[in-house]
Amino acid sequence: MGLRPDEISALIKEQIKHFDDIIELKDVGTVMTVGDGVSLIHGLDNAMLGELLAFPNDVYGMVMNLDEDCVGAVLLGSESTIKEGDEVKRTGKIMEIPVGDEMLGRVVNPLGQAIDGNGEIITAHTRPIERVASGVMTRKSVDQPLQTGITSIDAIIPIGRGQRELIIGDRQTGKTAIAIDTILNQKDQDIYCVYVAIGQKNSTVAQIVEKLRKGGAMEYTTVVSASASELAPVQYIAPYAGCAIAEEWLDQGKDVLIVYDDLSKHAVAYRTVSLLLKRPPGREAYPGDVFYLHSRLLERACRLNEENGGGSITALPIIETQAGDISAYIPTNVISITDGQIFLQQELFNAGFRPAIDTGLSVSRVGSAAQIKAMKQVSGSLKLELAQYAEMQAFAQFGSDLDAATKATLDHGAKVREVLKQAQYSPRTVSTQVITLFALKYGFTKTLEVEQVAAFMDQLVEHINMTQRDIIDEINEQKAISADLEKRMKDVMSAFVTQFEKTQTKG
Ligand SMILES: Nc1ncnc2c1ncn2[C@@H]1O[C@H](COP(=O)(O)OP(=O)(O)OP(=O)(O)O)[C@@H](O)[C@H]1O
Repeated sequence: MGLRPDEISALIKEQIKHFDDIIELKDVGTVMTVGDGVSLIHGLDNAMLGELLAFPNDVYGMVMNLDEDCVGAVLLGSESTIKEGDEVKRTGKIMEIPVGDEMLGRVVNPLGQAIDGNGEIITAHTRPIERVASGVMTRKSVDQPLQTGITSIDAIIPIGRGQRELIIGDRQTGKTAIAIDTILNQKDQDIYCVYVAIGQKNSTVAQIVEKLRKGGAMEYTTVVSASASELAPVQYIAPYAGCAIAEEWLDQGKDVLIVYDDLSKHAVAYRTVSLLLKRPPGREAYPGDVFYLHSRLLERACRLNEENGGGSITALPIIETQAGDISAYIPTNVISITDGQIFLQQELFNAGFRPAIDTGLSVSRVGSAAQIKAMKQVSGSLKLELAQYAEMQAFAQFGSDLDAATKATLDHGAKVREVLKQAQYSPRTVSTQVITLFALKYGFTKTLEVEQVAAFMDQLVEHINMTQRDIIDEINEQKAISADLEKRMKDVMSAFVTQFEKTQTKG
């Protein structure tokens, strides 16, 4: 960093002049350079990493580099009013964001300011955006399901409260759709949600907020948005700010779901900031600590034990891949940090299999610990059946003469896939999922054509809802299928199959 001699002598003269009040001097610095959202400041010897600095005209900056002779800070506001020689004051605080129930239903920027036009948000508390994740002794294992309302996830890749499950896939494969459906499905579940949009178009965020509002989900949701037009440092702090909002509820013993959409753009924002701060670039020009960037964020998701309030933060980070390459730098990093991933495939999406979840590559390391017993009873063999189907389908393309067993496996596999197809914004209740998977497991779809399966399942669920409420109540209350319930369900279903077939032949 080349300093001009006259500048140095001016600074030294200034220091000598104020020799007596040297302590105060250390809390006020001078802007040496400013540009590209980054400023180098001389004279802030006591500045802390992550500390908020006050620039003139109400612009704030955050300390990111502590060098020998200067401090590097990123600006969280417009740099156009800041010039060389300006005074910069330490605030002694690290960046904080307002938190509390007042944030529900609101759309805010990563600084906690409302951007939904519904007035200022006044909260009783604020929280630092960075916090050390809860320790080992305060945690408990994940054993309570977080229902997404999407059958393929709840049945095959179940998510538990306190888990970190990555949603990964190419662009336009339905990643956001899964996250939004999950938020919509938390209605009346006593779960608060935080949706963090990083580097997205403002119009996309507006559409999502509208969907959430229409679905009644904004009542328990806060949206934190750092759009594509925001400065890189603002995008960089967005997920930490969202997490701080969630942690306030966590400490009150509540269950919270947080979606980071998406962390690829977050990594890019961090890369921009790091390169501007002249940190050495590493692989793909990301700085060396890019792994720590996401691990310290996702580690804040947890399930606390009873002594610590028993709350949880479930995190659904989203990562966008290029041409399905999950072995790229950022995707592998985040895969290694999370407790499983939901992998979305472009081919499946284009073939009309939506949500386009590749059940072979998707896993949940918490697994069936996060499922109710009834779901375990009906979904145990699904993953295997789908794998067998995929394998046999590949073979069946070559031969026309198939034996009966292969034909049956193929037919069943096709029907399983049919049941797992689900439109956007139509989350299914647990009882609906259990009933449909029960019908599949016990072969009530055997006599039907694949094309009839979707209609059959819809009508079956409606029929049970209208005439056999006790079955639904029992699934919801007992959360298991007893021998007696199994018999009753089989009776109802076999009667319904006959009735369904009759209406079909008539039609
Ligand atoms: N289950 C579904 N059924 C039908 N359409 C769907 C389904 N899921 C997503 N879509 C549609 O697919 C498109 C892409 O979805 P979405 O925006 O969620 O994908 P994305 O992967 O998050 O995209 P981006 O790369 O822009 O972030 C949208 O138009 C959405 O309506």
